[in-house]
Amino acid sequence: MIEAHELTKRYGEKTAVDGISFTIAPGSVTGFLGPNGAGKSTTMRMIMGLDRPTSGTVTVNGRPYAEHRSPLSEVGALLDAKAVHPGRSARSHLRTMAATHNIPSSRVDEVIEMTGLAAVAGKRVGGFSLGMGQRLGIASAMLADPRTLILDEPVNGLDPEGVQWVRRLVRTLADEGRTVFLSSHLMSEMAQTADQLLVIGRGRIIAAGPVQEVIDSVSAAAVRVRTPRAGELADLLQADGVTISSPEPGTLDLRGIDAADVGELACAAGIALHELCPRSATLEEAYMSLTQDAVEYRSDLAATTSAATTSAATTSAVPEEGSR
Ligand SMILES: Nc1ncnc2c1ncn2[C@@H]1O[C@H](COP(=O)(O)OP(=O)(O)OP(=O)(O)O)[C@@H](O)[C@H]1O
Repeated sequence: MIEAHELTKRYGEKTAVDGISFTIAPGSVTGFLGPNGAGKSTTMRMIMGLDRPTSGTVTVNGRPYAEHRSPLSEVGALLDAKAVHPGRSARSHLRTMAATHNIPSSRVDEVIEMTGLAAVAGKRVGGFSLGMGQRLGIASAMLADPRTLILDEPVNGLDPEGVQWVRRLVRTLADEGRTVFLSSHLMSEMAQTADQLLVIGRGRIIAAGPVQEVIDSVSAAAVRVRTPRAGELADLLQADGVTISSPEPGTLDLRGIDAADVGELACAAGIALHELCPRSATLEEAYMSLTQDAVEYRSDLAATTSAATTSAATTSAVPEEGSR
């Protein structure tokens, strides 16, 4: 269990984390989301005692990290997969960690097996791919068999098999009753992996709760209909106060009515439907809508587009001039 109360971190003028309070419960996977610079890594570092809060508190299993007698068996973290001496092998890195924390060396072999590193455990970490480094980071986090796991971007650099493995691993760990707190920028991955979400922006909590509840809180469910008589159906539904958009000819997205009522209405009017499908918003759609005011580092698509348009216009002007 991780509990934060009015947790705040300032770096000079910059408030990275702004008085947030939350509880990350055991037995489930909680996804930590937020735009670049939202304060996720800072929060994770404070949980791990690597950064001191400016004010407020954060505890893991009831105590601040530094006050645990055996912190590694309370909480394991993957915060920076590159923080391993490049000249060491994976096995020697894990053995050193085990020796300094009274962990039997048999556990090193266990986590090497568990993370699929057996074939490369004797190789220098400096030569590891990003994905192998991530696996080693996860092996280190799990070495002391902790009750709580904090994983910052665990699937970063992993191949599809590795991504699936992390998904299964965190599910198993949560099902065993552990607390799993992980961040990722991959929304589709988070939607498949997390049970609960904590979404922050500019250091503040924007949304928290079960994944589907967070999605539903921002975007009402829609119904998609395909029919050759879309115009007539739209006229009928509009009269009923339904919100209608048409992503393409012959297709309507409806809000404010459920699929059964659309079917009944169409049937009564003799309008054939080729598709009638209830459609929940995706986590990505909900996330974009939730964080639109909290994005600090926005890509300027409009500027890129107008530059491209200008350059296309200039290019197309050349042959015209030459042809005169
Ligand atoms: N050591 C530091 N000194 C000064 N400012 C910092 C420091 N660490 C983080 N910040 C600032 O605090 C804010 C939060 O940063 P943080 O790294 O926690 O965000 P994040 O949500 O993890 O972002 P990302 O998704 O890009 O990793 C940012 O504006 C960052 O520039």
